[in-house]
Amino acid sequence: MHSKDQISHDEYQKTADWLMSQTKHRPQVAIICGSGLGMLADTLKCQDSFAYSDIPGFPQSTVQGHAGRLVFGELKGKTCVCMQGRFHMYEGHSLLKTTFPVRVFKLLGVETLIVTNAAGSLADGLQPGDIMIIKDHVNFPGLVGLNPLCGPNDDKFGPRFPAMSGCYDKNLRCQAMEIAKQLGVAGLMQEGVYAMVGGPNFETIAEARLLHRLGVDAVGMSTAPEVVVATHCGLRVFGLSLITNKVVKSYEDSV
Ligand SMILES: O=P(O)(O)O[C@H]1O[C@H](CO)[C@@H](O)[C@H]1O
Ligand code: HPA
Repeated sequence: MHSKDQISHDEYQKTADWLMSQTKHRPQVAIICGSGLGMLADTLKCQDSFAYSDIPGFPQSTVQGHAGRLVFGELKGKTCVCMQGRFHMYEGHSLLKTTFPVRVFKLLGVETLIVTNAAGSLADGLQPGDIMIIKDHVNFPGLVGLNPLCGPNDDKFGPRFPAMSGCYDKNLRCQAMEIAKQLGVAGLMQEGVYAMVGGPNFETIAEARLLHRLGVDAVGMSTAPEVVVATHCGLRVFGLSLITNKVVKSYEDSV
């Protein structure tokens, strides 16, 4: 990592202070809306919203389906902040920029991060339209050193060597499944393992087969860096993948 890519604690704090000066909301929960899932933010009550381009220090979204707005408001009695649009490594952002909002959320007093994404299914039981509760992830970029925690550690956020073994909170996963049963939608939901690949191209058939053999249930190009940074700074994490497509695993099925 180049030193020019480093972000000081003061820079995160300045963004958090600016936001707190612009809104009275003090969120307990932050939600990152994945591709095509930004309409969740529109359901917040008593909204204050900010274009990313107006927020000091914030990166800019460049991907279709990611509006580029931070929305504060009330959702079912909880004060929330929603990212309508996230940042991806393949857009050319450094991983620290990609995860910049997560540390800002921590400084705003957020305790729980909900990550959502659009993902391709590798598991036979996961169909387009199903929702996967993320049980764990394989951070492929992270495994080869493309990790937002590379570089000097900021001890004010967390330790040098954070554990990731329980990064998707078990209680929240169980609660989600219970609520899905009560709502009669448990048939659309199951737990699984998400893998992040760098993108922006979709997988070759050989890559899809490799992921499947490794035990990956759904694949996408986001989420893992956000979860790593959130876990490092002590946020509780819950994650959902909306399955948008089946990944082609067979040469017979390819076009
Ligand atoms: O992960 P989100 O942001 O939902 O987006 C997913 O959808 C895009 C591909 O269609 C990729 O960016 C992939 O990561
Ligand atoms: N592969 C990678 N990322 C994705 C996919 C996929 O099939 N679908 C949505 N995001």
